[in-house]
Amino acid sequence: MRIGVLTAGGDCPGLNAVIRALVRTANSEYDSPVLGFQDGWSGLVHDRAVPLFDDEGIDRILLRGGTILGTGRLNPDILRGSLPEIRATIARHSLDALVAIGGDGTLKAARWLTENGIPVVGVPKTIDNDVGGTDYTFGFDTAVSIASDAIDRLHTTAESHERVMLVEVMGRHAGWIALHAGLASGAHMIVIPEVPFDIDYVCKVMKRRFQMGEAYGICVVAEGATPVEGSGMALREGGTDQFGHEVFTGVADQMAAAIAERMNRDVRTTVLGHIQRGGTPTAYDRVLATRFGVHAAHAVHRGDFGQIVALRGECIEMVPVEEAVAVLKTVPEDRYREAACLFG
Ligand SMILES: Nc1ncnc2c1ncn2[C@@H]1O[C@H](COP(=O)(O)OP(=O)(O)OP(=O)(O)O)[C@@H](O)[C@H]1O
Ligand SMILES: O=P(O)(O)OC[C@H]1O[C@](O)(CO)[C@@H](O)[C@@H]1O
Ligand SMILES: [Mg+2]
Repeated sequence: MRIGVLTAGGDCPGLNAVIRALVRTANSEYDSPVLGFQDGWSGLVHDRAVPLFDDEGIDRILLRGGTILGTGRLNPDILRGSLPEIRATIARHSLDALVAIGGDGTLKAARWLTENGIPVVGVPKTIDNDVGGTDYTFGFDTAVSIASDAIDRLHTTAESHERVMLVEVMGRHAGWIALHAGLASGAHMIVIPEVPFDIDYVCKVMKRRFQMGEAYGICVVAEGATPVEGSGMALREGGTDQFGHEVFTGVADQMAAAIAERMNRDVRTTVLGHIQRGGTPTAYDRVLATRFGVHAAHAVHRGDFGQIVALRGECIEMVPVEEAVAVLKTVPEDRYREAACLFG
């Protein structure tokens, strides 16, 4: 079989581990060549292809962050208007299958291609951990470990200066990184997009710490967090970007100003940003990504199209792409309530 592969959406640690495992398994187990497409879906539309071989170069990318293929976003309407070009690329290279590695957006594109008769196997990636059908996506563990390390370091400086520290982490619609990094690093408050925050309640939690004789407070905030309506705080409008995603205007900074005013205390903000997505994947992510790559190669040869490889408990299983994109996997209320027992 001739297999095409691409990575789309934001990059994340572990993408190269999937590519390596896919190429090695396809070449050694099935004698199937693999062709990579550069910079996400646009590489398929504009036919920017690179052959990938099971050589020393591929072997060494296991630890490398980012993606050797490059990634990117493309307006979904433009992508949907490019079906003839995609079909032409597939025909030109006589591809029998496509492996699409990406988040919920990429997998929606994979579902659309499936509906149009193109044989696709999906591999769920994203630091956001918001893809349905799989227990975890790779990239998430690395992002949580980077964010936790950073928050660990903030404890001492916050304490020395008796400050309130806000740490903004990624997570547009899902607060998984905030929840896990906050729990792992003993944050005193966690704010996620799923549960609109009341700024007065955040201040109350922080004030109570100082009243109890504590010297500082740390609050982890997901970038997509929003204030509860009628709470006396509104966020600046950012509109949407060319890819249809909401543009954020810095929720932690805006919260910091409101907290400083209400508490009359020093408040500082740290925005972790793309640091959470860079560098070497953790061992957990390397293993998960590698298993996904091996199983994607097997799935292609079994003809399991229109499905994604997914982690279910300890096993890698096939799940219909439809199920994976049906609902964004957000933090359930009870998981947030669990964390809230430790606020303050
Ligand atoms: N509904 C859709 N239909 C067709 N294509 C889509 C759709 N949604 C997204 N895509 C395509 O998939 C690309 C990647 O999607 P998106 O930017 O949402 O990232 P993602 O795959 O969810 O990864 P991440 O969230 O980790 O950045 C988009 O730029 C677009 O080209
Ligand atoms: O790299 P970009 O395009 O700025 O995207 C940032 C977004 O990508 C993610 O890292 C992954 O979806 C989000 O957490 C974040 O909002
Ligand atoms: Mg996404």
